[in-house]
Amino acid sequence: MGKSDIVHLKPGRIEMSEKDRPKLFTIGPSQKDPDDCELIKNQTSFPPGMELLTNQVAGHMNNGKTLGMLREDGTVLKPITKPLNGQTEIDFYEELEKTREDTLLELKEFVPKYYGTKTITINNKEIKCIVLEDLTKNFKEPCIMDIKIGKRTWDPLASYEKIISEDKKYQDTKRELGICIPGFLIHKISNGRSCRYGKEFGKKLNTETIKEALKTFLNADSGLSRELLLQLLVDLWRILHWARRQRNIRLFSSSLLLIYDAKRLKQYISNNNVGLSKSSSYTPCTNTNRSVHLYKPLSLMKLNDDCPCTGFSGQFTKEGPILKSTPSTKLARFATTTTTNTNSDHPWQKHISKLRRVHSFQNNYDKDLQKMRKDYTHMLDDLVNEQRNEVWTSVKMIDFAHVFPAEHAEVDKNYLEGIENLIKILESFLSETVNT
Ligand SMILES: Nc1ncnc2c1ncn2[C@@H]1O[C@H](COP(=O)(O)OP(=O)(O)OP(=O)(O)O)[C@@H](O)[C@H]1O
Ligand SMILES: O=P(O)(O)O[C@@H]1[C@H](O)[C@H](O)[C@@H](OP(=O)(O)O)[C@H](OP(=O)(O)O)[C@H]1O
Repeated sequence: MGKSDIVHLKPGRIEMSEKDRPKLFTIGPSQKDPDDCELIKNQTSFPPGMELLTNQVAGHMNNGKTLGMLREDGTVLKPITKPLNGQTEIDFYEELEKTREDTLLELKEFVPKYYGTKTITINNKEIKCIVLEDLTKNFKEPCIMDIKIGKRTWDPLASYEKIISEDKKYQDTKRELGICIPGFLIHKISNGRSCRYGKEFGKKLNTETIKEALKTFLNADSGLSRELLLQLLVDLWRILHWARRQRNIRLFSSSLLLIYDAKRLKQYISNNNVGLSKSSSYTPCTNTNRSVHLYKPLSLMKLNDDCPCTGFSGQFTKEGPILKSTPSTKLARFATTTTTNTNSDHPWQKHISKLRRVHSFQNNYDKDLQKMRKDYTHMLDDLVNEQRNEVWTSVKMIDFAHVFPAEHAEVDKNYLEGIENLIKILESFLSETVNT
């Protein structure tokens, strides 16, 4: 970074005055006009203990026009550069703090912890920031993907120009699937290098290549891991379950942040004796390209065949997600079989373990057990810290700068459709997973 420097930029666009904006929550004191907005360029000194969030994958970056996300002591600071959007996001988090409404209370689980706001001074300029839990803080080698949800990414107050510019972007994936990928970062297991994919990459994706991008994110060239997929899916199913019921809000241009630890995935793969791919180039896994390590998950794919929805039924018991019912006796067995080794406190752990073991009913369970017994490292890990061994992924909802009240207390179909399609793609990957 170069010398500290402030540049004056052309004003940000405001589509409507604050007083005209329909209020979802009480709007606080208005902020300064963006005409006055001075942003930071090449500044070298942040307040003590503060630094750029180097693993930021999307959104307004530190690029000379905007100040990117900052990191401080297990938190991230999101600078507010557009007062209206910033206030909407603050109001959203403040409302969650005090809500008693069931689905909003539930939503709190899916968003980063909120620590209020903080005004920092950079180059003599005061910048108000939203302070949130750093979702990446516990990951040694975080792989992070920002997935924006919804066909429509402009809010009800957007100007004509904003609507056109939003609709032009990420056209193929947004229109067909209601999702787009503005950025991701991976630590590649096959060659030990980190790779960043930005919005220009995301904008070129279509309904097929987005699947490859997701597999790239999942380090699929080292073996598409069922364990990893299931951990992500369980969180996504919970968010889907919420989105199917909530009738309070509409989320525009909001993202899901998917994170997993490449270090843990690597350990998981080596503990399960799955060799790494020799080639560093990515070969998409296809159904016709199965090796002996591959197996078909019991039912998810079948369940999805004639169904516009995902394999998830939308229902949870306190033990976990319920998949769609099926006459299959194999699934019936799966659904009633109990597993041991579920010491975790997580109420769903038992159920998730069942999902992990589904393949065993089709393959040879004893063989699997023998393999596990042989795997000393794996067992030792289990004994030392079962919980640590279980969860090395996170899925959270982020970016609430365009939250609006629900219309006629209806579900947010725009959001719902996007998340359902994402889940369907990830569920479809289960049929290509290696035995890890
Ligand atoms: N709580 C968090 N913990 C860790 N990283 C985060 C967190 N929130 C956001 N990020 C990182 O910052 C990026 C941008 O976040 P966010 O979408 O909130 O910003 P934005 O500037 O409003 O984005 P946009 O330009 O899409 O409106 C995310 O893609 C992610 O990499
Ligand atoms: O993916 P891209 O091409 O970076 O597009 C940006 C993205 O849609 C952001 O959500 C939006 O910020 P807002 O959510 O604040 O509207 C930003 O608007 P901006 O250019 O007006 O900042 C766009 O440029």
